[in-house]
Amino acid sequence: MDHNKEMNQLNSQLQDLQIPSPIIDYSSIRSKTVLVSPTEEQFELLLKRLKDRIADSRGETIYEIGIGEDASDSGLDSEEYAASLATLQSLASSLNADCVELRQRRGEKGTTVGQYLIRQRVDETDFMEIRVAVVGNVDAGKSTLLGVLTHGELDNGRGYARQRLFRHKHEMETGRTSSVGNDILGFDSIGNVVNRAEHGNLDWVKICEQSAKVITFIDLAGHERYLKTTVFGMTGHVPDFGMLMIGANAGIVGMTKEHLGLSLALSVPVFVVVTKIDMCPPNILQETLKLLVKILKSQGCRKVPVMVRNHDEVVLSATNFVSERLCPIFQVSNVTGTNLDLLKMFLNLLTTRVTGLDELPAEFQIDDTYSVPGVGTVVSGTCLQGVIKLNDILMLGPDALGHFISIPVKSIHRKRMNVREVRSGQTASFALKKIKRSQIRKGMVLVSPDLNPQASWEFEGEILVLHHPTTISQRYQAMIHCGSIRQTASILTMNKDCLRTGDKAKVKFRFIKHPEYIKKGQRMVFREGRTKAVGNILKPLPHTVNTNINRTKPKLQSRGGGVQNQQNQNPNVGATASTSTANASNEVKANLDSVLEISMDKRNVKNNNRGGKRKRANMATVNYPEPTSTTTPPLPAQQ
Ligand SMILES: Nc1nc2c(ncn2[C@@H]2O[C@H](COP(=O)(O)OP(=O)(O)OP(=O)(O)O)[C@@H](O)[C@H]2O)c(=O)[nH]1
Repeated sequence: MDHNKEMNQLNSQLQDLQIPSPIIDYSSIRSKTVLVSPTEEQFELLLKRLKDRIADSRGETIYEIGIGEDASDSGLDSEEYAASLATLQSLASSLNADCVELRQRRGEKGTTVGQYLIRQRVDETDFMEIRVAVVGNVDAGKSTLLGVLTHGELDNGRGYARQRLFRHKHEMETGRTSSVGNDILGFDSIGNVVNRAEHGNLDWVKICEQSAKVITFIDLAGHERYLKTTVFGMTGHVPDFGMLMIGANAGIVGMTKEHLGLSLALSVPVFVVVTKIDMCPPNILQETLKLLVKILKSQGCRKVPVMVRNHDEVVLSATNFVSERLCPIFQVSNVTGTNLDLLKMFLNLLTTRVTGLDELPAEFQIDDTYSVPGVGTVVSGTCLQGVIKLNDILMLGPDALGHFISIPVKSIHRKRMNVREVRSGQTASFALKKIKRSQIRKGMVLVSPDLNPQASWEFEGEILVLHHPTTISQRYQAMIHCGSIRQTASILTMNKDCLRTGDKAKVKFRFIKHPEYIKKGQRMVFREGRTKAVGNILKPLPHTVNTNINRTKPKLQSRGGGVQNQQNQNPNVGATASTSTANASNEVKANLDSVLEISMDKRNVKNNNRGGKRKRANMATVNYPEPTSTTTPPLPAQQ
């Protein structure tokens, strides 16, 4: 056995024993020419590093040829470049990955450097998952763009493409999006779109089977009337990124700033898509772009806007988009198709922001419940941490008394596809046995018993008031959006007498209906009508009386139970939520400040009476519903 194999074996034995493996010395593979003709030892090291990089970003990485440690001395001549590319391809195929050129550019003295996407081929039941929340004002073209991207057919400018996406009858009638809708766009391991509509319909299972990466668009409502739904989508569906849509003609109007502010408050990196450039006079388009850049650069936003006009700029912006500061801007037409290829390429290169949480005990947030004929009760949501496998026993709760019950996971669907497990950052639906749908509500969680889950009636939070017409004082009540939790809470105490627009304060809240499973560091939005505050949970408050975990008899709150009087609640239930999640408070503050400035801008949105009550989609014929949303935990720090 050669030296390398021995080392590898030793390292894997150490890993089995959970002893950290020795630090690997990569100094021999740092030169820009290492790929030209690597020794066997160098090849093994290159392979190890590439494998780690792919694992770190959940299945893919971008590799640069012709750049060594000394960045000032970059570029290879044509022979060296060809040899390096051959080595890279051989490394990729050893890892069952594809190697696709993204761009090449000239280095010093006619030399070349290049960037390649190395993406692992996955089996049929696996795929990377990226969630993109689609926001923007009414008529910005959100549903149309999603129709065009996912069905591969251009729009006619009169609502043709969006027809496929509307799920509820009244949306068909009014042409407004009122519910949170999901649409998927699959890319294979070489970056081709796999969506193929048959008779206008998409087969999700087929898309997922053929995809190495699936982008899930969370299509959120544009109208102010549906702001509650939009906030729920942004907090509850745990989006990796936000796509802010702006109609070139209309410009930055209505809810555009509100939605941008929401993304900032929740630390969701945003890219902008300006639509309808086919019908916009050049001077109006320039005005829209100028104002957009000004807002993005403003003290409130502190973003770095980047116009994306060609493939090189796509690669540059996608590879740097991990930083929340960068804000790529695309100018597209859904009618002529201009620049849609750039947008698709960008979407193909987005990588998940949730990594490294698979090792933690499982935590799954429920964002919707369904009753599926022949299957029973189904819950959908997002796995925030850990891995959940078929037949795992999880704790479901909290019920009205703060109790959790143990329940087995009988089957798992990802994007309507039967799978055996779901990992952190992925959405899924679970079939649950021996429980009625009415016993489960949005905002509940399914967590590993190792977490010993506790519910809280009260918590301390830090908030920044973005807008309030007068003053907020004790006993003020408003809706808390925190992940998939959506419940009215009242202010018990605060460290100021009263709060006005722009004030920041530490506040003690109490939920009015039932205790919730919350964690330190979670982002939240506190709103009532036009009153808005954003902030984060500082401390779920412990209770003095024990929280019995009822492991046998489900006693969960009835869905039909109306709002109970606060005094009637048992306050002695609930306790400190478990471990905190990483969330830099400075970053929160910076974002709160930025939102303040944006959202204080006066909006001019007319409220109309169109639309109606949201109706539940008829699930009778579907296998499993696709998850809509989940609790918004603080998004993990950028990698
Ligand atoms: N000419 C032109 N028309 C477009 C383009 N994109 C969308 N439209 C049209 O603009 C109208 C509004 O588009 P929608 O997709 O419904 O807008 P939306 O943002 O989803 O609106 P809400 O669902 O109400 O939030 C439709 O009639 C589309 O056909 C475009 O790029 N060019």
